[in-house]
Amino acid sequence: MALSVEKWVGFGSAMAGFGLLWSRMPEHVHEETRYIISSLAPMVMSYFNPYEQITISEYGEERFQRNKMFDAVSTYLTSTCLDGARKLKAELRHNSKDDPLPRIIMDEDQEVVDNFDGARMWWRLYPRSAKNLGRTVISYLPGDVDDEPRRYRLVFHKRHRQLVLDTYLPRVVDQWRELIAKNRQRTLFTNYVVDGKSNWSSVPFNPPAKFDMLAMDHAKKTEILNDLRSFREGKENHSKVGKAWKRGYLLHGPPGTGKSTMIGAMANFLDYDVYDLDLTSVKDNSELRKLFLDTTDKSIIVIEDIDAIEVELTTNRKDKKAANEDGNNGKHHVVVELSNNTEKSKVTLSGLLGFVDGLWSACGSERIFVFTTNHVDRLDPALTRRGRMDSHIELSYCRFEAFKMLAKTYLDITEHSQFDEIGRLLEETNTTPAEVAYNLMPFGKRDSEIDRLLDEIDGASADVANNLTRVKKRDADNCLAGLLETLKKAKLEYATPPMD
Ligand SMILES: Nc1ncnc2c1ncn2[C@@H]1O[C@H](COP(=O)(O)OP(=O)(O)OP(=O)(O)O)[C@@H](O)[C@H]1O
Ligand SMILES: [Mg+2]
Repeated sequence: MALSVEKWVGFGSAMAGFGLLWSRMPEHVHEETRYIISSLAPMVMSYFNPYEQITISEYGEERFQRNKMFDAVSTYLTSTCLDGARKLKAELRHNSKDDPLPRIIMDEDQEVVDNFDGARMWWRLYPRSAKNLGRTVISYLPGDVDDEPRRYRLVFHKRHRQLVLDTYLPRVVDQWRELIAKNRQRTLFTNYVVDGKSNWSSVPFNPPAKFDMLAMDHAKKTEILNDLRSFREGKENHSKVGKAWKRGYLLHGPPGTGKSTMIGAMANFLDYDVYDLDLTSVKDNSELRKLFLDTTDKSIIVIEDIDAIEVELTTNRKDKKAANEDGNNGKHHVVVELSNNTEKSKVTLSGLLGFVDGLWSACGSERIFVFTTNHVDRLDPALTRRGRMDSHIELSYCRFEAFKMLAKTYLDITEHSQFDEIGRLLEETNTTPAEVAYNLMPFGKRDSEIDRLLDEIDGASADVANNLTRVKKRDADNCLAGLLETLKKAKLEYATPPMD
């Protein structure tokens, strides 16, 4: 049967070709005859060919954005109609620990049949193919510029047209949505370049950080959590005031104060995916837009260490000034150097601003932008002004309150005889939470001892419990002694002026 569908579809194309040829018949065929025959061709074709088809391409008509219907069909076919398929592909997911079985999917050029409500549907996946050879096409697709993307073709009898449009395809989409909701895996995306084009690649993302582990001022933390909560529930508020549903956070502070950790905590709290954008791999503004359009709703788009990029920007502003003096109107303002150092990126500050709050940023919704920096004073005010970066969050050195949170997280203690002295030294030095956290990690010592104790658990469990408490206390004593040592050294360095 599959073969006969192929034949019918082929026959339809042949008839269409025939109609076209006929319409180009030489002059001596009467014009009226030509007209009648070419307009009859589709009717004849439809009379002989009882099948209709729908093509679902991997990318949308504009070739900017992925066609979600393609993903819906992939998921639907994988879960529903692989039984009759002979050519399959196997993939092992990244989180193969949780899901050790390979995922079996339909291979290209494979046809499968789905029976739905008494109707037969023939599906086939066509591979990417070359087309438009000989003319220049600007492509936003990965791969060759002249490629036609992969596509599914659905063939069905024409009497089932309404069933397909009203019931079958909506069901394919519903089933896809249900599966996505059930198997949702948070994802971390990062951009990479292949064949000179930027794309996102992804890995499953389960950041360990949670807000309650984050050592910082309690009131500030509560404020951030409330802000995120009201953003998540703010769909109506945003549309009421005509604002795109997005928010910008600027996280600033010295290295090791928890900026990246906070991004992980935000992703956990909101259950959003994270897009970690490496600007040094983006060729120009149009690639930046393309990357942006490929991001999904409910996501956090991160540009880390934006000051490192801004150093170039500052240089460029100087260049621009010098160029103005040279009379070339400062038109060249390249901001970042591509990581391969062979080519300059042409992403500009205005491109970046358009990405954050220009017209393009209004495409999609529920997106959070996070920029991090160690040097907030070096950033261009245009980038950081309120409205673009709605909230500026400073993460700073570890003081006593933050230390107590870390001691609770790492050592499970809320008090200790050393606390007072540690608190005093933390006020007198600028020690980062990362340094404190490092000192509070008992490392392998505790683990091996605990393993040994657990081996004994069958013998004398009450003793084991006591021993575990003892080990924990010993760890706390050791770790706090180590931290005191570090803080004392830091205080000495802090008090000693640097030598010339
Ligand atoms: N405020 C904090 N609360 C809890 N842990 C922290 C905090 N700050 C840092 N840490 C610990 O220190 C490590 C390094 O922190 P993180 O990478 O978040 O710092 P950062 O501010 O992003 O630094 P950089 O500016 O160098 O990127 C983290 O893995 C975490 O264990
Ligand atoms: Mg960081």
